[in-house]
Amino acid sequence: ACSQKKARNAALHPLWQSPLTIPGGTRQSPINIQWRDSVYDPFLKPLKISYDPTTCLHIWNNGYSFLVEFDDSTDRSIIIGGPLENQYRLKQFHFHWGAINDWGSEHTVDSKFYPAELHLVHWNAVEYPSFEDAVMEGNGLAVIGVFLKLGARHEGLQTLVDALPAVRHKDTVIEFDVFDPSCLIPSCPDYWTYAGSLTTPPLTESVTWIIKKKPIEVDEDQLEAFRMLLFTSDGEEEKRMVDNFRPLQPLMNRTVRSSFR
Ligand SMILES: Cc1ccn(O)c(=O)c1
Ligand SMILES: [Zn+2]
Repeated sequence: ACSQKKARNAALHPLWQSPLTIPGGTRQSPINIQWRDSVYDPFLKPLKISYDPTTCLHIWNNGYSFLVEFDDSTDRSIIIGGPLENQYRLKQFHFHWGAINDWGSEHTVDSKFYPAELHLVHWNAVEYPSFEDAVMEGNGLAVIGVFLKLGARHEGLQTLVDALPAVRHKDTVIEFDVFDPSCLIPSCPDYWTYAGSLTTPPLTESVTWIIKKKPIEVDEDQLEAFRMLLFTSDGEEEKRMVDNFRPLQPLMNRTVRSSFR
């Protein structure tokens, strides 16, 4: 069995070879969201999102996903309200996806995977001097998760998809200087929220997750565009960037709250 685990482990992207869990972790992500076990919290506020499209900087293939990064030196792109005590600044967004449409998301709903999941990463610039500091604090980060499902072509996403061939290899960057990521967030206000962690190293337990109930629709060509990216650098043997999601983690002593009945 242990040799099987070693073999399975070797098949994982280097990022996910052991240790898959961190010792002593009590609030790890992602998790399965069991709809019927989530608890409606009438005190949860609506989430307020205000992004300035000109804070968009570039797209970067970091060898695990592609990040769209923002100028986070001021409070021009922020979220506030929802489960949050204060406002959080947008730093970057990225996606997780599968090799095929049957899986790819990090979170699941009633054990159902979506083909992909968007993460908009924000940090608490009210209490901490930098993103790197906030990553180490229990209330340091707030990540909005949006599920992607197969359906109609998403026009807002297409401008991003058109730029992906330029960042096919790890450590390539392309300027991307006007984009409003709120076009990727469903207008339905409903969300679940729980206390969790980063899903890539350092896996720190610093994330207030805000998972939108409604998915956005993208079409097959747009998902295929994600799958033609590479984990590998130019000149290395090509490895397609697919299945870049972390396995589900135990809920342990946590309750998922919903903003809706
Ligand atoms: C900060 C960070 C890093 C990786 N991932 O997947 C996240 O969702 C957030
Ligand atoms: Zn993520």
